[in-house]
Amino acid sequence: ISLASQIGDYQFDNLLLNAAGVRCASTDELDKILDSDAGGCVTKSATPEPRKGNESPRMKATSMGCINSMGLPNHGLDYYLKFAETNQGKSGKQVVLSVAGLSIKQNIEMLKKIQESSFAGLTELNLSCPNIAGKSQVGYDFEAVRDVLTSAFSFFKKPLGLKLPPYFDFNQFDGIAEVLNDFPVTYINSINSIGNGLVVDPDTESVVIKPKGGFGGLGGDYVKPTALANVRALRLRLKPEISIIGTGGIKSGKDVFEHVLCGASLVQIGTAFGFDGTPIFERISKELKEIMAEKGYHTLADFRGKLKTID
Ligand SMILES: O=C(O)c1[nH]c(=O)[nH]c(=O)c1Cl
Repeated sequence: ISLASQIGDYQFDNLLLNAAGVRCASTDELDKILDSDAGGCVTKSATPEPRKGNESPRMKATSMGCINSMGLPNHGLDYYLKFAETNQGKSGKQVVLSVAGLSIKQNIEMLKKIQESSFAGLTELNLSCPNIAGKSQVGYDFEAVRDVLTSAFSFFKKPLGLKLPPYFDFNQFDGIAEVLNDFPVTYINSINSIGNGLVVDPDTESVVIKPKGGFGGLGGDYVKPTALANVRALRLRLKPEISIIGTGGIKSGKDVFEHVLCGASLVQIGTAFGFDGTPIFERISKELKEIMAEKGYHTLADFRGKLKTID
């Protein structure tokens, strides 16, 4: 039984990755992921310069997942670019370099630096951070997405993936797919956290995080049905050359199986990886192989995208 999967020219011996932002801001954390059963690692979304991020408390775990308003704390692009150049492809592991500029200009500036660098792996352009005060997720502005992709592909010749926010309406699925199908995007990653949720503590009668009056991105059990819907809807709409990474609500082999059934080629684990740490990659790999064995599947391609509907 194989958990191997391919995105563009990149072979992953295991389809499991961490989600950008979770236990991946330092090289020590990134090394731990590479030393685990994960097929590779994803760096914390980088901005051009180091950032402290939002004030704490800025993340809270709950019985159903978590809420966060980290505000893009990171060591800056150079730090992650150096790690990525050094570690990409080592012992068959892929390093995905995530970038999240605070403007189209910053995104282009970072992509130019990556294009000129010796990094030969996958770049993930994050168009979906919900936690910068005064800024909406770029992924909700289809013309802005078209603009940034038009500029990017005028010079960026390395493989590019996009981290998208969750969409909630068929017109939105159609709208974003229409834009994406016009560009040589290597993959899309759905979903980022469900933005601007609110967790209330009835005992203290208060919100639980400080930034933005307590509003923050939701992850974990809260988001799985939305994540599966986005993976499925975009698989049905995007040209086959664009692969899909499924992210959202994964904490077991069963959850991974469901994402692959909806069309995912790789999956990323955020909230649950935050709780469990790197042992989660071994546990989930084992659980998924057990499910595949029970069903008589040998590879992910045996069931990828084969979700049945009720006719
Ligand atoms: O607040 C964050 O750092 C953050 N938090 C998220 O839930 N998704 C993102 O893409 C980012 Cl960039």
